[in-house]
Amino acid sequence: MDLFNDAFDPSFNLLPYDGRVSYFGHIMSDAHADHYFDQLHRSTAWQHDQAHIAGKLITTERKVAWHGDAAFAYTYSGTTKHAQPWTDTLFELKQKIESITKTSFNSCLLNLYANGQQGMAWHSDDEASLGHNTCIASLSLGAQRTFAFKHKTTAQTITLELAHGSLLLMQGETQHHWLHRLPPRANMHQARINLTFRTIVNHPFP
Ligand SMILES: O=C(O)CCC(=O)C(=O)O
Ligand SMILES: [Fe+2]
Repeated sequence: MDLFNDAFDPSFNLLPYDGRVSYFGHIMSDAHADHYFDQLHRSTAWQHDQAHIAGKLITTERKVAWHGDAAFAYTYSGTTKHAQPWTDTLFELKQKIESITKTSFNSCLLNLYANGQQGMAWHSDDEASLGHNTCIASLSLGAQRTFAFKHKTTAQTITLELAHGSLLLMQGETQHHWLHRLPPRANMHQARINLTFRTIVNHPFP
């Protein structure tokens, strides 16, 4: 029996149409989530992200790291990143999430939001390197934050809270029809770490 997983039904689709999003709730105890947060906070080689927005190269406040099976080159927002190898902690989390979602992943983008002023603007993870109808598993650690989806044509919006140690799965046509974002949160002084496990297709091996 899984003691942490009984409050949410992952077979429930949070999106009313054009995609599939499942919230698994907590997939680990708070003590384990604290341990993973501290470990990743301390030992990740965090760097500010860069993106080309409206023709300008900007540096984001949030910090990122990218790990994967091989030194993938991954391009988004006009900048190219090279994946670092899996660490023991990330590999352990990858295996746990693969067994829960019954899906395999070959890379992980880590985001560190130092406080509630930092977030992520509306976007879809629809780069060609992720292929068609990609599946993305998103693990949240640290501060609880709101997450939102907005349909690209109807503008319908769906929001939910992402708890410490919880898992969200986005699959099917989600990235083609819906945007998502992490809005800023007032009076939030704690940090949050998010891990998105992804599958890069047709990657050139070095
Ligand atoms: O921080 C999050 O929950 C979402 C991050 C995200 O959307 C992304 O990395 O593409
Ligand atoms: Fe995203």
